[in-house]
Amino acid sequence: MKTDYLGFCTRLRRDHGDISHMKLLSENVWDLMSPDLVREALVTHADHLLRWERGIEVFSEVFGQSVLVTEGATWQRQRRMLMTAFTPQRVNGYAQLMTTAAKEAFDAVSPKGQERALVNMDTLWSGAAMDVILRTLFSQTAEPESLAAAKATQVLSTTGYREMFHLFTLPDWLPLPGKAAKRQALHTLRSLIRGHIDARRSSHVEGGDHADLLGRLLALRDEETGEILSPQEVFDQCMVSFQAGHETSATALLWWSRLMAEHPEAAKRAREEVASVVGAGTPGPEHLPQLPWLTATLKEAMRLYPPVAAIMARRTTAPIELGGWHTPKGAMLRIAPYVLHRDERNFANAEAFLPERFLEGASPIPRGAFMPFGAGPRVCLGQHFAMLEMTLLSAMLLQRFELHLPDNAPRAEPEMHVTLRPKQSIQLWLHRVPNARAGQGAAP
Ligand code: HEM
Repeated sequence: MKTDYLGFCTRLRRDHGDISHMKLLSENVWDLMSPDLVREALVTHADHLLRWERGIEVFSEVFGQSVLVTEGATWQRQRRMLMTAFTPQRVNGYAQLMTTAAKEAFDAVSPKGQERALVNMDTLWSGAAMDVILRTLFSQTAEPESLAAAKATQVLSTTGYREMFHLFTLPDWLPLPGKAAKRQALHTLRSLIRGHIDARRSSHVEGGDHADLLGRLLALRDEETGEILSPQEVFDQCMVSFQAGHETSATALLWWSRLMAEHPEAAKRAREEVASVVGAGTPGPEHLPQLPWLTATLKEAMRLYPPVAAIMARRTTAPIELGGWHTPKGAMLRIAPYVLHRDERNFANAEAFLPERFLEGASPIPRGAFMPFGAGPRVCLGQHFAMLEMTLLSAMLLQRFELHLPDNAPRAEPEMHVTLRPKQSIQLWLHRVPNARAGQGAAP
């Protein structure tokens, strides 16, 4: 099951239908495979669910007591406070930081005068997404440690996924395979985040003086109680924004770029759309509503390869009815967006890359069938951030480059980590778009 979890879930739906029950040791597990059942659980019965505690144990090692991990009154307070930093309006204010990061990343792809370069897209996107999150969190550019931080993120994604299948986490000090790498990865990320917060606190311009996310976090006041976030909470929320905020977007953009290289017609249409709306200038939030095809290609990439593909698991705190089935208190519910996204009943020709299904006027998508950002009260806090970032970065890449698969490129096979990554790294030829002013640094 662990080695091919997605295959396991897909077979489960095929052989046992939309809801299935199994006993795993002492666990009472229910797998929910239809949009209605998933919404019934995550939306209707949200008050009777907690996040699955094993997932939380694994996540809390990295994310501390942040909004991703907490429950009950603490979660409500953190979510209420943080939402004000992630409204569409607030997020739009980060657009320029995002495009500056992207411009630097893309300018470094191929030396001036060189018409094409073979690029490791994993490195390009994780570097760019990390730079975006460092600028939006701390107003800092990618730094010497950023390569180490990108590696640390991937180590934690791999070990985190592995540990979820264990009954408990063995202490990290044990001399076991992978433990030293995990210790080092945690140390790298914590030092990076701690360094930025300490620097801000000692700069005597805490809080609202900075337009970045850390400035917002330090300035947040609970409207109901007037409380601020504690220093530990600020640290934990920075860790979660940093980790959840760059690995997921980088993974989505990685799959998107591979699909664009496989589907040159779709890429051409997206490039033409960007050219007609943005010209050679820098895209901004005001352009997003005018880029429906580009947006559709991004959504279609997240449909086929949702970064959070499975193991969205919950524990019931009371007996609940799901699709007429009685699930007892203490049951474990499992949801796999990957399976919903590839179900022919939800998406005709589900295995094919067809961005037009997300255009206005296309046949309606069943409610809840497309859920890359989750659903219910614990829906992704960063979804506006992610959509803005991905649209701006993808538009800027298309302004500058055509994407081509190398001859004999291996098939892109998904592999579960905490996010859904390709088994083998994705290399693409990036060819400079002829006369692309944006690509030659002339854009603002
Ligand atoms: C393509 C990019 C992204 C995807 C696909 C994604 C996906 C998700 C999903 C599926 C969940 C819900 C998990 C569950 O219900 O168990 C989630 C939660 C969350 N995401 Fe994202 N995310 C993305 C980007 C971001 C960004 C950019 C940030 C912040 C800067 C962020 C911050 C969070 C936080 C804080 C939560 C926890 C919310 C809560 O429990 O109240 N995410 N994300």
